[in-house]
Amino acid sequence: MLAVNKHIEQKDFVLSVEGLTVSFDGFKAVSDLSLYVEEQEIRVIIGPNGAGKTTVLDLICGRTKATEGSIKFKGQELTRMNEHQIVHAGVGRKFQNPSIYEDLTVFENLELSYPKGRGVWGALTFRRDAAVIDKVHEIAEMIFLPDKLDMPAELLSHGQKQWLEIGMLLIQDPELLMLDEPVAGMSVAERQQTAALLQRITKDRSVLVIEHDMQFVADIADRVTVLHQGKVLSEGSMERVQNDPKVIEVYLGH
Ligand SMILES: Nc1ncnc2c1ncn2[C@@H]1O[C@H](COP(=O)(O)OP(=O)(O)OP(=O)(O)O)[C@@H](O)[C@H]1O
Repeated sequence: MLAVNKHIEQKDFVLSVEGLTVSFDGFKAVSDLSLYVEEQEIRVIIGPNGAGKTTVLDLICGRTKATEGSIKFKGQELTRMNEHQIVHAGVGRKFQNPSIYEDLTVFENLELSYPKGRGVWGALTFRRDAAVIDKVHEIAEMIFLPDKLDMPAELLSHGQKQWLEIGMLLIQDPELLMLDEPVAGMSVAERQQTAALLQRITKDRSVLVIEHDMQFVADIADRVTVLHQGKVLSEGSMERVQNDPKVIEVYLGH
């Protein structure tokens, strides 16, 4: 039994959530939730409004403290760590609205997010060495902005701002990247590009996404977890959850 657990936690799953519960004044927004994410997996969490999707991401990144349960990331217990320690452990989180520096260029936004740029001396004295410049160019290419490096971020389209923020997380090389509705407000073409982007970045990491756009979910998800009232209602391939009568009743049928 012990050997099986060890195998599950250390080899197969980058993230193991077990019995996770959070109560807000007695209301359980997340209730005895278990969730296992594999290396290189794109997992999408779907479910009706108020199902607890954002709260799950808040719990994983340490923004909200769990009432009960465990969140293991590469064997480390995240429920005992603060937000900063969780980022340092390799968990990146993108919120729904982009939080980029509007008056800085794309280059500067990426450069500021490079981990070495936040050392003891702070970003201002940070030297632009060749490794940083190379990395910024590599990420800019990946997020479809190689020609926009000198452009102030405020002039980017909404979709390009979302990509920039993903780039600002990627430059920190997280092993788990969590995205809350990354394609909201994007054009169809931008959605397709974002799907390609996510597929490419999972060569080195796992991605946990909250999304309502079912076409996008179908394009990217290895597996889908359906939440309802803080619990897992259904889980599996897109095809499986799409045809699950319980899911049709509470979510997809509406
Ligand atoms: N800090 C909080 N205090 C009290 N209640 C909260 C808090 N955070 C979330 N909730 C409640 O928990 C429930 C789950 O909210 P959550 O935002 O996680 O749902 P969601 O599935 O992400 O919904 P949506 O699709 O609308 O974003 C909601 O009823 C919400 O009002």
